[in-house]
Amino acid sequence: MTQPVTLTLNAGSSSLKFSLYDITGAPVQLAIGNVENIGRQPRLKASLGDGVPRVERELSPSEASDHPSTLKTVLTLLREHFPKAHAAVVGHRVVHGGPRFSEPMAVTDEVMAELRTLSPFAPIHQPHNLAGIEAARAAFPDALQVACFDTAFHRHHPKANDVFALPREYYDKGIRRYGFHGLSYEYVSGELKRIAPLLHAGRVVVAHLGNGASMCGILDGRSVASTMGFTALDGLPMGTRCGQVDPGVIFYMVQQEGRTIDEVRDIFYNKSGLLGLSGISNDMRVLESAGVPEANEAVDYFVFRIRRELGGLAAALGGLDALVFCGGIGENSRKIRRRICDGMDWIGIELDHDRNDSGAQVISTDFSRARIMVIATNEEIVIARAAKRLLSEQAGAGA
Ligand SMILES: Nc1ncnc2c1ncn2[C@@H]1O[C@H](COP(=O)(O)OP(=O)(O)O)[C@@H](O)[C@H]1O
Ligand SMILES: CC(=O)OP(=O)(O)O
Ligand SMILES: [Mg+2]
Repeated sequence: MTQPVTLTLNAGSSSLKFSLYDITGAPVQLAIGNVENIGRQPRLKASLGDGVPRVERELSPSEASDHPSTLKTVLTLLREHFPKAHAAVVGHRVVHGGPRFSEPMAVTDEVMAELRTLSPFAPIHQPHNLAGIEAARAAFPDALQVACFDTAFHRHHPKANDVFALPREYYDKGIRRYGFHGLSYEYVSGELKRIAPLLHAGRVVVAHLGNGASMCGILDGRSVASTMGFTALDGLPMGTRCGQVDPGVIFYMVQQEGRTIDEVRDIFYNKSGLLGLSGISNDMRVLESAGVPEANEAVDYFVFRIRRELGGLAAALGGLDALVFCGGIGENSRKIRRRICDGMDWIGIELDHDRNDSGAQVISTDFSRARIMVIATNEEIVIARAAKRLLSEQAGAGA
């Protein structure tokens, strides 16, 4: 007998996250894993079901030289451990959905063609997302492929946060403030609704601090404002991305330094942020323990921008009822959380240092006016639920 499953794929710039859910009923996670550092020093981490020891090992260059070979390796591993699984649907994280896609979509040739036109606006994500879809179509020709968009959660935010002050024609051409990390915000907001419905109904700032980093102001579960814009470059400094810069810098690099636009793009996406400022690493763990002024400066700037954006987002929401941390840094670095929160009592948050250090979910004091929380994000389950929903809808339509 076969077991109907959803496979989810979340292809990042240098990583491939995957999961497998049994979808006989509500999705139940069977496996979850990640290949980091594809093409350089690839490393696989995976949990492959109850009673199976967690896998954590280096992959050989041939096993993960690029995204297609990594996907092949992952599929072989999953087939070995779940021989009865039948992928009825594959759900994909797609970073850019442009102006049209505001909810998960079944992938057709026409949808793929439109998504390809958005690749220049998410150059370190979208091509990998789409390559994942192509590879999954080839591997599972009978499965439904579903694209879930990082931009969708923000698509109905207020017009004032959707525009740039450019000539009007650019808005019509799709030059808008899309916002990203929407699958993560959807998950965190949903969890908040489950754990603390009154807070969910209020004014919430979620700080998704990972290799990519952004913050979102959410009112009653709906995105009001976010720090990312037309691309996932804007807002906070990130592992290798610059975050907000004066666009005049681009003119300087092109006109004064004679750089090509491709070189400027490479600097902004791959050589800036924590890596660029420190000259050492894009990894917060390395910078926290480096103990040299350049690393400290990079971390100082990261914290400074988050505090500044927290003030801005609280203003956009008209106050603050909860601040929620998620993402690799937000979930794991108590030092960064402490540096963000200390001295922000004026905005209504007071961190409890013992709770922060102990890994508790609520890390504010009992006297803090706004609550501070840590919620481990889970983009995979958001994708799996959407994939299952679309599969059921298609089955219903076909019945
Ligand atoms: N214990 C930790 N302390 C500080 N930073 C951490 C810790 N664990 C993970 N990180 C940071 O989290 C980042 C990855 O976050 P993640 O959300 O997984 O990234 P991605 O954007 O690739 O999904 C790493 O670059 C690392 O800097
Ligand atoms: C949109 C984005 O920045 O994604 P990630 O954090 O996966 O790089
Ligand atoms: Mg991420």
